[in-house]
Amino acid sequence: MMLAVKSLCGYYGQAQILNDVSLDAMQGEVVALIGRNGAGKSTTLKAVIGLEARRKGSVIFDGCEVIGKPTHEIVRMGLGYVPEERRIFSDLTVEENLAVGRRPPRPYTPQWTPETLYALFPNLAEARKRPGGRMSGGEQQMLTIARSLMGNPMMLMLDEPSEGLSPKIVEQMASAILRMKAEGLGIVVCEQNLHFAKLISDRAYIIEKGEIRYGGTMAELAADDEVRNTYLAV
Ligand SMILES: Nc1ncnc2c1ncn2[C@@H]1O[C@H](COP(=O)(O)OP(=O)(O)OP(=O)(O)O)[C@@H](O)[C@H]1O
Repeated sequence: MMLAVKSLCGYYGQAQILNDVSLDAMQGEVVALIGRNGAGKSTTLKAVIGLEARRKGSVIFDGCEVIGKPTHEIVRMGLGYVPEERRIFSDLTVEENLAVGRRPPRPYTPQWTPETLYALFPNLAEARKRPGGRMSGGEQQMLTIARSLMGNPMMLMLDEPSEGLSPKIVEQMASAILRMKAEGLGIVVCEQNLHFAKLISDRAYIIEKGEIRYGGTMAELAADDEVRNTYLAV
């Protein structure tokens, strides 16, 4: 396992938000963390990467316990994180935004260059001289992901990459994620959108009220009406 989360608890102040969350992900697999608004998806990713939520439990990444490490160190070890809000530099051009994310390659890990990223996200190729702030929301989301890939991560955590995107851009995002996986990248993705999760994921966990209620393959989840109706019906 590339990432193994065991009995992770997360707190905001006195409030316990995550209760014994356990999940894992391998290299080259896409794992979805699915749940309704407020279920604890974002908090789980933040607790894994060491942002905001106070946490307890175990997070083993690439064989090392990272629960006590600061975020920048975990990212440097090769765990990339793309938050829900798009964090681009709006005054920098697309290619300058990519340059900011560049880190040396690591062994046994997919390596990315601006050219391979432009092939992954053709919209960015057309806009490489444009300031990030003048891109559409979907393009900014792509740029955020591409900039993380410039760090040549071993694994990437994406917080709701399909949120607020038009159907056409959602399709492009799904195919980019599948190509990232084909390169051997492991991906953990938070989603409320079951349709999008189905397009990209091998396995899924369902989280509700800060607890993991289900784990299985995407095919098992698709066949399980009861679980879907209990946890995911709107
Ligand atoms: N900074 C914070 N301080 C206090 N409580 C918070 C904070 N951020 C989130 N929460 C609470 O933690 C719970 C889980 O929120 P979280 O953002 O992880 O949910 P989510 O499943 O990612 O949903 P969303 O899709 O809305 O982001 C919610 O009840 C939320 O109100």
